[in-house]
Amino acid sequence: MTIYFYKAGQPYGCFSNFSPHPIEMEGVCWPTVEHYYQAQKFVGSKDEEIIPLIHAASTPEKAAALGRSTARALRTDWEIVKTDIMRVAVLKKFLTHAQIREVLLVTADEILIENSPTDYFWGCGADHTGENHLGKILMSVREEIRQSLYISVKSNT
Ligand SMILES: Nc1c(N[C@@H]2O[C@H](COP(=O)(O)O)[C@@H](O)[C@H]2O)[nH]c(=O)[nH]c1=O
Repeated sequence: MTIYFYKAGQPYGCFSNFSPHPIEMEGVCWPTVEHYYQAQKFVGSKDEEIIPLIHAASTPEKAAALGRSTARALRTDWEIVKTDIMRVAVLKKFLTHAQIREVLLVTADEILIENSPTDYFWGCGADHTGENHLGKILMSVREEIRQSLYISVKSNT
């Protein structure tokens, strides 16, 4: 059974980057993965001063709106680095929060799809032809955590 998720308040909402699960990255605590991801767009760009505003945004929606502002200059390597940045942040989220780690592990080998009606990169888009990179990251993070648990159980036996 394929598992679809999208909004944080809907089923499997903990898979959304908008879910209220803080992550600490290089000593800084970010309220959601979305806050962190949106801020990374501006690291090293001439519009870097927006980063504290994104960090302080009261909701992930506000953080995303700031990060999506077309008036600002994104870092030049953004398209190259964005998938790796997202994976590191999503992995951190599931390593930090045991309860949602369980939710992820219990999905076993089910396919996970971000059911975004608009996003054909991170999600599947309205017609389900999108690349679903967020779902792919979640499945790869699930596998990485599973492997590391297997290794730690084995080394204790
Ligand atoms: N979950 C979710 C969204 N999806 C998220 O939006 C992010 C992509 O942002 P960008 O690269 O700026 O287009 C990424 O984290 C993706 O998972 N978008 C929303 O407006 N609302 C939402 O509830």
